[in-house]
Amino acid sequence: MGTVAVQGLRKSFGRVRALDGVTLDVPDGAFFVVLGPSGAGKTTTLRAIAGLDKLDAGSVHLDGRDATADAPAVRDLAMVFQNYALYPRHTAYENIASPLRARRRPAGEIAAAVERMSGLLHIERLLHRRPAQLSGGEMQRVALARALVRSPRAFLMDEPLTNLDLKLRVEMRTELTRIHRSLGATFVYVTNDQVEALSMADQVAVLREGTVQQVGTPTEVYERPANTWVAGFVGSPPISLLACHAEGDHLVGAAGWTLPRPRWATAKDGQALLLGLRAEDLSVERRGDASLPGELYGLEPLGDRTVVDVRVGAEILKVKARPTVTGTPGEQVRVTVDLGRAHLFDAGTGLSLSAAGR
Ligand SMILES: Nc1ncnc2c1ncn2[C@@H]1O[C@H](COP(=O)(O)OP(=O)(O)OP(=O)(O)O)[C@@H](O)[C@H]1O
Repeated sequence: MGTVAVQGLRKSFGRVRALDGVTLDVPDGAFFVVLGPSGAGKTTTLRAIAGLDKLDAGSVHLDGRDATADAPAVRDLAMVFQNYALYPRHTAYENIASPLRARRRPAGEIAAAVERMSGLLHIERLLHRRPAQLSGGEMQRVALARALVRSPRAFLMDEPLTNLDLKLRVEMRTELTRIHRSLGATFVYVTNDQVEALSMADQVAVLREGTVQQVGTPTEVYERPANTWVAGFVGSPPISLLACHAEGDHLVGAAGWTLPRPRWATAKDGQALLLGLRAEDLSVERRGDASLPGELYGLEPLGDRTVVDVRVGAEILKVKARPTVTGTPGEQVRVTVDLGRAHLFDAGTGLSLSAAGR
């Protein structure tokens, strides 16, 4: 078993409120990602679960038992940090074996555990080498194997892939997902990288300024963001938000445009709204009835696609287009909108008006 539940966590450092009532439920065996920008309180949340800091308020339950007052050592959790130095004089094998040796596990058990973990991380051939004979990425794999070789109640991981180059990070995302599946262990994984969160998590908790904005599957968080902040934080390029209001059968933009009002748009006539449009749900090629007039503002070629910026009144729409798209800034264009996939928010509260009904 490895359930982790925290309730109403509060923690201030002097005048900084790092956690302002964080409640999370991590099911046994989940790959649970806590996603948020720098300073959101992610590390503080992990440290609270591990029992490393005294809390101002709140509780931590492990496997259903109140562990709030337990010392870190008896919580049976393994913390994996972004910087984990290897012992330079020891071989990779000895490094990986060290946590089990420290616990005086039998030699046969240690050998089997090292073999299994090095197989999962594809480092069998490196076991006799010392850290100085390994590349950075290989060292990181050995370090990860050393962290994962134990079988604690749950693994708490604080941005463990941050120091890797992009290619290796992408590879390790796949590896970690595979390792998680094969270990069947509970992972609580902290990151500020939304791609990491969306690609690896079963469940994502989005954290901002010490408060949980939304918890859901990656699809739920991306497709049905609870508010404008989550909508803007998750997704690249960021979602475009256009000021508008509903008027009978139409949405009317502050910039003067009109679009047919989608069936799910339950807003009151005149209510100040923000229409959220993701770049992939827009097109500069004419395809449908719903479209917005604009002016081409800029092109950002990204290899496999080009992001086209279109100015609509005072607002910029980001449109994902084919890499072959061409255009000249200042050119008049129309942006076709897939309204079935659009999002609507209350402009005052920022809360979604469409998330529940979709
Ligand atoms: N020991 C400390 N003393 C003072 N302030 C702290 C301490 N630890 C954290 N904070 C503050 O608490 C807030 C939350 O910090 P935390 O490290 O949990 O954020 P984070 O989401 O993990 O950020 P990052 O992604 O940058 O690691 C920040 O404003 C931070 O400056």
